[in-house]
Amino acid sequence: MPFRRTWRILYCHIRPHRAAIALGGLLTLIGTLTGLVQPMAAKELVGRLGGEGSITGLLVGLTVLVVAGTAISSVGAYVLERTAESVVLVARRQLVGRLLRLRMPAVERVPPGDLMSRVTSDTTLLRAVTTRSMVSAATGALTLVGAIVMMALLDPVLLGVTLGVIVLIGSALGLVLPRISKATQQAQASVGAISAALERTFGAFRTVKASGAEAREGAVIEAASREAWRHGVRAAKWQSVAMSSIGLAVQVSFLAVLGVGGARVASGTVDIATLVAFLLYLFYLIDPISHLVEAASAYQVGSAAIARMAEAEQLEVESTGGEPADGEAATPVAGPPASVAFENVSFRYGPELAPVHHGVSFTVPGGGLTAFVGPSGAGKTTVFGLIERFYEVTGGRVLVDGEDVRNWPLDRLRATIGFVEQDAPVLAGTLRENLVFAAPDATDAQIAEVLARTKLDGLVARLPEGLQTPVGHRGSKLSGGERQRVAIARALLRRPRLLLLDEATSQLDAVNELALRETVARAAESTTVLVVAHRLSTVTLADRIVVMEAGRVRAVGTHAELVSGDPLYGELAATQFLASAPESGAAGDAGVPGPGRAGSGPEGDEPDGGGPGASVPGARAAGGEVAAAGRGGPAAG
Ligand SMILES: Nc1ncnc2c1ncn2[C@@H]1O[C@H](COP(=O)(O)OP(=O)(O)OP(=O)(O)O)[C@@H](O)[C@H]1O
Repeated sequence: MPFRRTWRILYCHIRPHRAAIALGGLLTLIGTLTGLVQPMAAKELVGRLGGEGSITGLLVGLTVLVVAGTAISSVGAYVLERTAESVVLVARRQLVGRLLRLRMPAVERVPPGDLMSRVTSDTTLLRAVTTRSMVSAATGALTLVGAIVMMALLDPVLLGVTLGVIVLIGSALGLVLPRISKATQQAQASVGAISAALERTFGAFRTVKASGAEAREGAVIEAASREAWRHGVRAAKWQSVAMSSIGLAVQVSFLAVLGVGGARVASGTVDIATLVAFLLYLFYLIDPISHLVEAASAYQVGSAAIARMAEAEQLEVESTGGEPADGEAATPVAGPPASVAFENVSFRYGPELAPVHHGVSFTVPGGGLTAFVGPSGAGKTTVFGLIERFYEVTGGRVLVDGEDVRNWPLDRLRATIGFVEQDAPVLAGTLRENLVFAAPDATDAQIAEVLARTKLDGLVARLPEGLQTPVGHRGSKLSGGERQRVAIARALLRRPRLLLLDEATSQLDAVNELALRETVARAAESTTVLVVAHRLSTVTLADRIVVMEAGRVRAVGTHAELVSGDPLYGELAATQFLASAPESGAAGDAGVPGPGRAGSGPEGDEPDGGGPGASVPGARAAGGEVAAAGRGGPAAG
């Protein structure tokens, strides 16, 4: 990253803490300046040693100087370290604030573990560069100038010798410093890779174990760890070269000054006390020069971290749409069921990817249950992603309550919707925490009511700690059916005007299936429910079914209408829907027609009345076929 840009970002981090840094810097400077006087006091002491006068006063003075200098330096160091921690805190806060607003495509591009390491590990590297190294650079430069002035006063010739050696060795440093930055950036990237690999492993720990993949996952993490080690060692190597060059510069200068100075003492040009004081200053130089080099190398490390943080900050965030968000999520407001419409929507997940929706159109009036069905990959879940505005359409419009979702304030749009995703819809924490996740202000009475509606009251009564029982990471202590109902209960507590339910594809036992069916039916009485349906018991409940195939709507109608009127639907009903009765078809792709049939059915159907949905023939004759598929005829909830 260019030097000026790094500086600008650095300055932004430092600006709020200017006063504290100035105070810490001042104390450090005073502490350092007391050190600067010490060689002069030592010279005086050496000069008086052979003489008559008492040296007690001078000794006491020197002691006070040393103690006070040390105390002031420590307070200065504390102030700076404290400020550095604050810089890290603010940087983390800013970065997290931004990451939480990332758009879905950005999160899908960068592994979550890598994002995590930018928040945890990279921000930590800011600590050194923002305060200590800046102050070190400033005090180092000042004391260096001070020491050089003192040395010039003592003997300009010896100073010339010293500077000659230091400049020679110092210029070699210029070659070393950029290598520190490069190695650090690579090491941090490897740390990001370790986090990403860990996240992948522990995120699917059961699968890793069941697949016997521990050793292979371990090898991936080991490879990333070794990379981090390799680059870390390389950075350490260049850092040690940088630091030892200071020692070398001072040692060589010492020998040169001793030689030249010895000759000058012998010739009587300078006295021995002056040479001693000069040599003390020479050693005194080690500190400011080390500080300067440390600061330069910390800057290289910090700039590597800043580059990685800046990368994360450049990922696209969601535009709030409508009016600006105030940072607090909008509180859900109960209201009438919302309507939804897709108008000729086309969509692709990325510019390089194939389109997923090709002109999808349908209308869902407020209230009732609408099921989306179709072969795997038809684009059903994508419909939900577009309604929630996780992704932006590439063409056409998505309307909620007749208003383009892009014109809705994003937080209000999402406060209107309850969303139950297909996989792992339960987070860690207690059951209660999970239930009130989307509605933190929910009362106990509301929770009890929703538990009854989702038939979870029995489960809560059975659990040892009731609502306070921890559910495990991603709800691992609950059954699949319970997990899904907890997720529905959570969504319902939000009192949504629109409920999006992406049904689990897994088979449920009869109890859970019945509970789910009743929950969905009851929800549809008070809100608009859209469900990506995989089970017969759900589609038979639906007021309307949207059949999707290869990114298009091919038919809309009721189960009874479609089962005989749409061949694809007929096949899905017979072979693909999950049903609990033994004679029903098992889940699978068998018999599901391929995308070659795309476009063969009516598109842009109006679901109720006049639209092409009405053209689906063979309406009520379907009941028998449904019964043959294992369930009763269409039920009305
Ligand atoms: N985040 C994503 N990035 C890129 N492509 C995606 C993403 N999500 C889905 N897709 C692709 O978009 C297509 C439609 O996916 P979608 O999840 O909407 O299908 P679906 O009909 O819900 O399928 P299923 O019934 O199997 O859940 C698929 O081909 C899928 O591979």
